[in-house]
Amino acid sequence: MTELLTAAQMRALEAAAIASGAVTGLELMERAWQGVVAAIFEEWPDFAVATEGGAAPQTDFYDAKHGLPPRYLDQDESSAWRAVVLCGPGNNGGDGFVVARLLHDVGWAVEVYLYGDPARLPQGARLNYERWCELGVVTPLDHKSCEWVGTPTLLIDALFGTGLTRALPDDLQGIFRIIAGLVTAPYHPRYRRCVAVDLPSGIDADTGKCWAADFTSVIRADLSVTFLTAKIGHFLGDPFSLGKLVVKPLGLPGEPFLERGFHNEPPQDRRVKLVDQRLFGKATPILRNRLGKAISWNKFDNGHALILSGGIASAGAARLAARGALRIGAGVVTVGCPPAALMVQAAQLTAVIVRAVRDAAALDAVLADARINALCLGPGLGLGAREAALVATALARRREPRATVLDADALTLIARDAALFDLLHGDCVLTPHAGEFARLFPDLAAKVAEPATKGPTYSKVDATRDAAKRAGCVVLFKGPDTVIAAPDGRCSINAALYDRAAPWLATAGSGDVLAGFITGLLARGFAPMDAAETAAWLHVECARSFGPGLIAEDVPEELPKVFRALGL
Ligand SMILES: NC(=O)C1=CN([C@@H]2O[C@H](COP(=O)(O)OP(=O)(O)OC[C@H]3O[C@@H](n4cnc5c(N)ncnc54)[C@H](O)[C@@H]3O)[C@@H](O)[C@H]2O)[C@@H](O)CC1
Ligand SMILES: [K+]
Repeated sequence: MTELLTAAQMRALEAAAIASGAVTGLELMERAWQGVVAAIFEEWPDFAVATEGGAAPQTDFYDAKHGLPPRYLDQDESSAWRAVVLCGPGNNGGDGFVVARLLHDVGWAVEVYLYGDPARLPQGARLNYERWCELGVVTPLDHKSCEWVGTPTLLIDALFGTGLTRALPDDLQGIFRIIAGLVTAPYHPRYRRCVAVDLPSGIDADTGKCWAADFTSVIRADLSVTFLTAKIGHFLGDPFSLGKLVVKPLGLPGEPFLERGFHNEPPQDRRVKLVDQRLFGKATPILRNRLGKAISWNKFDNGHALILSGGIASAGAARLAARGALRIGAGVVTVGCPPAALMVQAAQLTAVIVRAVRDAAALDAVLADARINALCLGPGLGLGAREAALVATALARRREPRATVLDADALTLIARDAALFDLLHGDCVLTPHAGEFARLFPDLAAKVAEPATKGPTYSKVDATRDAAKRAGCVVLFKGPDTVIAAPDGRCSINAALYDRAAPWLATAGSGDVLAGFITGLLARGFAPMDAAETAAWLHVECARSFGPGLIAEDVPEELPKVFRALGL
């Protein structure tokens, strides 16, 4: 898995690299802008040849004395393309000045605006500001000048990056809103592109929260180019503001540390990983083998999962979970249902065993079979006294704790009853969506929802970590940015975003399949955190592999294809 960094971790790595003498701050800035420009030209190859028939830059028309706008050329008027670079008061702005220089060198008409006092720019940024001043003017960015930004072919947002740590002042929010409105106006849709250096200004790199009043004040990017590795905030909040995310290397010594972990490892509870295909890479042969190969030819050695079903009307949810558990490799799957639903389930299920589980006493008797090593309660279960007693019985057997997934109705039941919540143990996995999370952990959900007004802000990552500690088990907080945390502080994000976006996965019953996937992996002997991460990743892969039109039933059926593609 890939490490995601906080702004402080990024700064520490940068400082360590500079202190080691391997690289200077200026070199880092140069590598950053090279990365930005390379990403722009890779994304829009036409932009690299703006010199053809291009006209001279028009930035020297800015009349600072009289406060007149720079006269710019539009592609309607000339073949020279117009770029506007918005620079801020820190090193993000420093990156902007150099990007401006390079675009100028390849023939763009470039205008540069600066928010802040040039005399107070940090050293590297100041140097690059001065270099730009040899080529063109810098217009102070204020309420008046921001109107002149217009609708450039290319807008570079280099106002704030990882250094934004407090709410934007009102004047700046107003400026942002005006520019965001201008660049989203429906002119020149073919060519108007916005590129964010590191991340769109206004978004907190650690939490994805917005330091402006709301995300409408953020200048939405078509492309965000970050360095070394993505930051946590790239995957939380409103990722749609970021457009496409591209990560460019900085050439730091030992940069591959990101695959192995840090040299000076920060404590577990400060690290966040992105769940990715490396789960199945060379580094984790055990995981790969466990998924790909049967542990033994005896089906019971591959685990026996018991999924508890609700009554006739809601019995389908447990079937979806059962199908997921079976496809992901549990040796045996049983659906336990109320006697009244027995015929319905038996008529629908073939490879899955069906048993009547009338009440808690019946469940207790079923659980005497020690081969049943993973349970799933929640999908379509119901919210009555019988169901609450089933949850209590499943959780209470702590002398022989079974890996247990609690989803949907089971989450509502434990949210209602503190005594049930107290029964949670370390072999449980909770899989709440936002509404269920708010029922279970209302205080944590309220903190996540708080707008960013003063730092440090509190994110979905923080909330999931705190929830896992409180519950004493793994919590998987669903969404396009699914966060998974363990009570010991381990935390990862499974993102269905950017090139992994699969919005069609938001379909009725897909959560039931996910619960089944986790249960199946637990039955196969995966530890709860591994099971949650692997299941979440495969769930998205199935959706991507199937494509639009997907319904929940398709998700487990796509698994064999996904496994084959992974070479399992
Ligand atoms: N850390 C690294 O390794 C690298 C950083 N680089 C660039 O440097 C950026 C980080 O630079 P900085 O740490 O200077 O941070 P930024 O450039 O993001 O912003 C810091 C500046 O913004 C001001 N500021 C913060 N919050 C504000 C608010 N609410 N209203 C008004 N002003 C506010 C600060 O006083 C400071 O002047 C990265 O995003 C990236 O673009 C790259 O050049 C290369 C490598
Ligand atoms: K930015």
